[in-house]
Amino acid sequence: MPSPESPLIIALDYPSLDAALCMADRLDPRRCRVKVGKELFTRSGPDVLEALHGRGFEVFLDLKFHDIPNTVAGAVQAAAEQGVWMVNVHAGGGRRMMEAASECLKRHGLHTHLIAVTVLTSMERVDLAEIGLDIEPLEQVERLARLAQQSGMAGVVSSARESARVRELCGDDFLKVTPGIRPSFAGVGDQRRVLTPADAMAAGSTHLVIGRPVTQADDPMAALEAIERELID
Ligand SMILES: O=c1ccn([C@@H]2O[C@H](COP(=O)(O)O)[C@@H](O)[C@H]2O)c(=O)[nH]1
Repeated sequence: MPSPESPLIIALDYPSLDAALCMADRLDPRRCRVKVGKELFTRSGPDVLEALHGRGFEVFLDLKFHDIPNTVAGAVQAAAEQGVWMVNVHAGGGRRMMEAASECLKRHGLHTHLIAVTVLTSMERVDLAEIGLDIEPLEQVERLARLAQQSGMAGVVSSARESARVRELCGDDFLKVTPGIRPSFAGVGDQRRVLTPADAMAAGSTHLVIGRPVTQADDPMAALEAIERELID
């Protein structure tokens, strides 16, 4: 199956394999990718990857590895050997951790996209201050995006509000994977740095991660189609 041209990645944040596959069976792997995160993977393990690959989906395994370099390199290798399209680490784990993960993939000839999380989209300035960073999220995203690129990452996770600046700093080819996407019809919930799908693309995001606005909608397919229409208009 060819890679979808769509930038959409649907977050399958469900508490069971059955619930996740029920949603996946309503999606079209030619029109979007899917994301498996901590809740689903902790419950279902690698079976979910096999099931989604069997249905033709490219999968972003969003486990945000953050540990010592040797441990993260091994985890990233394990993910890539299971055929995932994308996997991520926390840029906060530092240069040596990211380099170890990137070099491990290269050494084993694995071509999974390896990206790094900068500042979670649920965080704003006040949250950073509480962990000792008295700066705007944008400043920390800039710092970590530069470090991630120097350390061999193919891109970063940030909010779409920072995509234009990340593009200026790191170039067009550097992936800008942005959760915190909120179409006008969806509630913000626990997210803080949000943007609409169209504004995110205009800002330079390369991929849009969308969960609850689709998965918790009364009619998920209608919500997805509304987002697709917004991106075409
Ligand atoms: O900074 C980040 C990193 C990851 N996420 C993940 O993306 C989805 C967003 O889901 P919504 O329901 O659209 O809010 C979710 O799986 C998060 O774990 C993020 O939101 N922010």
